[in-house]
Amino acid sequence: MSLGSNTTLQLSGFRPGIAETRKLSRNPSRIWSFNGKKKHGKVKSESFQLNKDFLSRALSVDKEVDIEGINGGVTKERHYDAIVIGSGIGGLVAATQLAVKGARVLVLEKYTIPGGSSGYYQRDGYTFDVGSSVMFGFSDKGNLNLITQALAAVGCKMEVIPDPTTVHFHLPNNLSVRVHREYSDFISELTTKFPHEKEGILKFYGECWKIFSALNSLELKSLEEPIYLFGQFFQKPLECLTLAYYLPQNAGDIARKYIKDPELLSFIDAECFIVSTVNALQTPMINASMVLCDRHFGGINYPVGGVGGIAKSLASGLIGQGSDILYRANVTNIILDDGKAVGVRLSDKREFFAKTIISNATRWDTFGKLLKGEKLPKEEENFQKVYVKAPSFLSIHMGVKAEVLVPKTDCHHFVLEDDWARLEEPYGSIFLSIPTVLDSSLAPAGHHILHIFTTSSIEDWEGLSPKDYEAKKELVADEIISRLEKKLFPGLRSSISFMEVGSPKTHRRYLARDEGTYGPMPRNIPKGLLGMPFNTTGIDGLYCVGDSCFPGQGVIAVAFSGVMCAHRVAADIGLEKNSPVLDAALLRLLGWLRTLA
Ligand SMILES: NC(=O)c1ccc[n+]([C@@H]2O[C@H](COP(=O)([O-])OP(=O)(O)OC[C@H]3O[C@@H](n4cnc5c(N)ncnc54)[C@H](O)[C@@H]3O)[C@@H](O)[C@H]2O)c1
Ligand SMILES: CC(C)=CCC/C(C)=C/C=C/C(C)=C/C=C/C(C)=C/C=C/C=C(C)/C=C/C=C(C)/C=C/C=C(\C)CCC=C(C)C
Repeated sequence: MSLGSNTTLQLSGFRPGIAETRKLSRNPSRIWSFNGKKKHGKVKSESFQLNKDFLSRALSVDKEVDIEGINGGVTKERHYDAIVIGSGIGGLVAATQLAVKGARVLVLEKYTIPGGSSGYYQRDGYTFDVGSSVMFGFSDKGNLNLITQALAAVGCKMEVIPDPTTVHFHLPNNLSVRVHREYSDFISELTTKFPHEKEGILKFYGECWKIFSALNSLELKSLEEPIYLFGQFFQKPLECLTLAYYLPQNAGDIARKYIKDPELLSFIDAECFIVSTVNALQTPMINASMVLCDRHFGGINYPVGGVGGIAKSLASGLIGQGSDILYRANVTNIILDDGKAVGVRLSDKREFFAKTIISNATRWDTFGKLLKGEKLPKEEENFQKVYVKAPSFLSIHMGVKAEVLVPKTDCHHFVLEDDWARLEEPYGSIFLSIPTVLDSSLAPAGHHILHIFTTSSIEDWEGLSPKDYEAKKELVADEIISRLEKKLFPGLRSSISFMEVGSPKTHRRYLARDEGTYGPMPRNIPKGLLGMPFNTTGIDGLYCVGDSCFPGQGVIAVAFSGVMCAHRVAADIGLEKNSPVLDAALLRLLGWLRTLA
């Protein structure tokens, strides 16, 4: 069995190849709502239920679109302002932000539902998050709540449940640290464990807050758009200079300025590893500050009904704005005309054309697969010199009897039992989310969901016969269950009522990510975020969005990449102010800065 195989979603009315226009259901939803959206010039005020029917609605395209062409397999030219390849959170945020600026967008998604790694699937009464389940940027405070803002832009708001503990660390030498929602509670717990380092702890996390406050004071848009960037420098010079100063720095170096205790430094490595899959010395300080502070500022909030609701809401909001999303649309080629990206071809040979093409596939997939045969642009060569594909994951989605958890069990755990040196090794550490601690509706009564994952590389899983592959999944899962039984949940094995194991091959297959990679990670010690490419590419008309763009992995990070991408594209197609002269100068400067990384 594997994650995502034979999906149990009942796609009522989902019949690719058959065009149908359905009436929107008028039942207001408890969780998702959508109000007063402009659809092709006419303002409609409507609330509709976002249920399984929305998938069929996604295919029931507007009259103005050539339905035959979209659903009937007829190849015809048509023009959108932008085509977005992939409906991960990065792609959906770029698409919706563009749509609300007045652009006509077409999202093409290979799978049957939106969300990519932030999607969901259902089995035996359980609703599982495919991947991400720790939601940063999902509060109602400040400027950095990008998930909340992305939803609000298309008239959606989700009910969320505050998580009192971001993560409970279970570390070598029985070091147990809970990251409480309240910053003072977290600091007091950490300083109780390391009293001799109280001053260093306050200084390190204090420096993170300085960066977070600078970030939180800015209006976030494309750092590749000079009118905005210079405007921010003019309005908030200190904050922008603070960010420019930290842009090339890493968290581990700053931690070492204040902290000497090797165990505490290892703890900070673990803090960084869970969000960057590398240690603190390789984690950009801006990214570390973002997550180490947002968890206390806005707090971690879990969406009622599961993470999949975010993508579903964005996809629906997109349609409400008069744009389109097409599922089971596997893009195999980006079409170039005289070196400019002008369209895409699908595996079923349909072609779509637009003024701009935005790829939410990873940069490795975009340049290695969708542009096969083209010479790799210099910028991409540089990117691949500085970054490699992070390993993938072995993931276990499990349903268990509720009694196996002690009362007040935290939602997220990170387990590294005996040896700090194993932190970054495959299968070395275990991530565990129990979203039913926050939202019991995700599992049948009397049960919990355990989503367990650990890093694993695709090489480990290649060349096996189907029988050996299944046996290996069972063996690795069995070992992880034994470790969790020993460390956290005695009796876990006998409490299991449902289990599915996904390997890196599963991630590659269902998320369409090269080698199932979790995202880019620096090959060596990076210069902070300096080497990370933004959204423009060496190919005219082609943009990238998602976790292989600045600022990297993470749902909130890809949401920011979507906001930046939409702004840059909108400027390029005349929906936002632009200055071609300043553009050329800034893009050259940024390109040069990246070569310093
Ligand atoms: N276990 C986890 O928690 C986990 C695992 C992986 C990634 N993540 C996180 O997920 C986020 C990634 O978000 P993202 O927006 O970059 O992308 P994504 O990988 O979530 O989504 C990309 C989408 O593009 C689609 N796609 C790719 N190639 C396509 C093609 N050729 N044609 C049509 N569709 C195609 C995929 O099916 C997928 O739906 C990051 O936050 C990352 O850190 C989390
Ligand atoms: C341009 C130049 C040169 C200069 C200029 C200066 C300036 C102005 C600058 C600015 C900058 C900015 C704005 C920046 C921004 C940034 C950001 C927003 C960032 C963000 C980030 C984020 C992140 C990284 C996130 C992440 C997260 C993650 C990854 C998560 C994950 C999670 C998980 C995995 C889970 C865990 C679990 C358990 C434990 C169970």
